[in-house]
Amino acid sequence: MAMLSTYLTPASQLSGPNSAVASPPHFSGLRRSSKLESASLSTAQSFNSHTRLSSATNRPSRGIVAMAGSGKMGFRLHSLLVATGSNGTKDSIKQLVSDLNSATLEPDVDVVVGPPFVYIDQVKNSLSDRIEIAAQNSWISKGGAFTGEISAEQLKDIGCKWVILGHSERRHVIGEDDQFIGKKAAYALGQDLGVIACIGELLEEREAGKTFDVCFKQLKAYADAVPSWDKIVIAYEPVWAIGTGKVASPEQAQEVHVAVRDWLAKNVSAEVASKTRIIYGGSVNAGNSADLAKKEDIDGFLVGGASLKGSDFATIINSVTAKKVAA
Ligand SMILES: O=C[C@H](O)COP(=O)(O)O
Repeated sequence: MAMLSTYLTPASQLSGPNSAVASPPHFSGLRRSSKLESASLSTAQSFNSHTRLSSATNRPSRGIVAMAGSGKMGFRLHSLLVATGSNGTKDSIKQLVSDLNSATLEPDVDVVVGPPFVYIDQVKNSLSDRIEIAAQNSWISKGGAFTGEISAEQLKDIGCKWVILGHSERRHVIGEDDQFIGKKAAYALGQDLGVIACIGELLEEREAGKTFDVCFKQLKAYADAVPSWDKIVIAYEPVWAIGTGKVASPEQAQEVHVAVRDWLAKNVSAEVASKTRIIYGGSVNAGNSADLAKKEDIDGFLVGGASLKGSDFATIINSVTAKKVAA
């Protein structure tokens, strides 16, 4: 396999949520963050600085990946997503929509909001078309006698373009397992919804050195079920960071994102590894998003608490930068 993996940190060496990552030598060979204006770099420069994705990498082909003017280089456009959990009221959501409608948003960032089911219609009818709508869950198969569940068909009917699946609260509070989530993803994709496929380890799993094992197992369940990765965005959300204020350091997040991308390269394809957007979630806010966004493999964010304030959300959106990928 052409991908370099020697810089991967063994799972047993992954740092805990509170530990400082003083020197992350394993990242020294990676591309640095590149804004769109970096398109002026020559193709040769791109390949020289991009040691991990070598000539095996194919030109991204799906619609959400824009090609640079030269045609020699592509970009993974970034997603920034918000799931508000069970928060919100009609009035608070009205305010949030108003804030987002009046915010100036970077054009190269895909923005998606994930309101609770009962507010999707309100948001769809009042939010700018610039921002797409995600649901926070969907049923595993065609709708029918499944009281309380919402089908992918219904989500599509109401105007959703995306669904968030495998969120830690679905896994660890509701009890959904990897295979169930993988099947949900496959069904939603079959209904032409984009899937924000969440993965992430518990604190005890990180402390036991099992972060990679857990994430890879969750990834495999998606890979075993889905027919294509064209409409999948992976959201790495370490459970210990969700809603706790303990954000992963940029280095901690990056090392898992790199490992996920390498897993995709080895187990799916180099093309999927290159073009799939991997976003980070867990206590992202307006103060820490810029540093996280500088990391080469962090393609955006899944934001919870900080999305409830429109101005903070806009700041986070505008901190996200597109990353070059080799054509
Ligand atoms: O659903 C949202 C994500 O799980 C992250 O939540 P958070 O930003 O409040 O930690």
